[in-house]
Amino acid sequence: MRPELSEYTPIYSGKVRELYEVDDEHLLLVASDRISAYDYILDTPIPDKGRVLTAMSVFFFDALGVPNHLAGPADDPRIPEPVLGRALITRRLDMVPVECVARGYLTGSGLREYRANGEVCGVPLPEGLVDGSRIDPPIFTPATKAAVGDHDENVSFERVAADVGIELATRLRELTLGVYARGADIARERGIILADTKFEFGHSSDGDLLLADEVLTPDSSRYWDGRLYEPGKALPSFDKQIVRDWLTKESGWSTDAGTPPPPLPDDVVERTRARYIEAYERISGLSFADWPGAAA
Ligand SMILES: C[C@H](c1ccccc1)n1cc(-c2ncnc(N)c2C#N)cn1
Repeated sequence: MRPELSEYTPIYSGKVRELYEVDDEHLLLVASDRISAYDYILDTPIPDKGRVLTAMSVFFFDALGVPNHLAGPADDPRIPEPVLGRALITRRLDMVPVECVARGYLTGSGLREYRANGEVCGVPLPEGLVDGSRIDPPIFTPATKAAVGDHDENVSFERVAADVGIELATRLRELTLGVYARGADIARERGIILADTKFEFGHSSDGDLLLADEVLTPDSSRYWDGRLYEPGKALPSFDKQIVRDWLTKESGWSTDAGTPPPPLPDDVVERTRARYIEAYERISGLSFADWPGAAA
């Protein structure tokens, strides 16, 4: 008999995820079916998005072989029925207050910084780069965690070292770049580009530094279709472009409307659901049909 979710104490509610306390040593990390676009949480959920992204995290935690915060399997008996398949039992860590970002391609906030001063997080880059240019070797571009609703602030390695010490900052950079490289290799072998990603780390009660949070999901990373890749062309997000295109090209809404986006039509929802499942099945080589929990 699985426990009720109400037996656990909610301790954090994010845009698309929640965190609960299971006991002194364990947390329940829950991924919802909510989707965000243009800094809005859309009214329309994407069925099974939470389960797919949870499955991707578990695949990568297993594939990467890096010590991490997972404390049980996807069907752990401590996971309540309503969130089975989109929730994980984790060890409670002392989180390091740094968003550990790795970039193998120049876009987003990194591109804006580069265009302003030729570098990203204090790392100088070659001249002449454009949106989507490869950054080789990939770079560590940390950020400070923003308050809910704000954007994280890109900071330099030196700032991280000042905040957490040079030894831990160096370890965070090594781990971030190493895990990104491994994840990017796995994705590339399946025709998918992992342009950038964000990791979070924390210390266990034994003092071990562990990989935490979600790992290499489309919510914590930019995934592009390798078949469409061309530097200099605005690169569609593998998972969110269907929603973005419908919102900005068909719905009548616009990003400067000052109003929340409209609900999504069924076909956009279903095509987006299919994209998440396609990303998981292509990258993992596994069938989503075998993943725990009830199909939404
Ligand atoms: C922002 C992020 C979050 C993730 C998922 C849902 C809501 C928030 N978060 C993760 C922790 C955290 N704290 C202690 N131990 C841990 N193992 C973790 C993790 N992961 C704190 N915040």
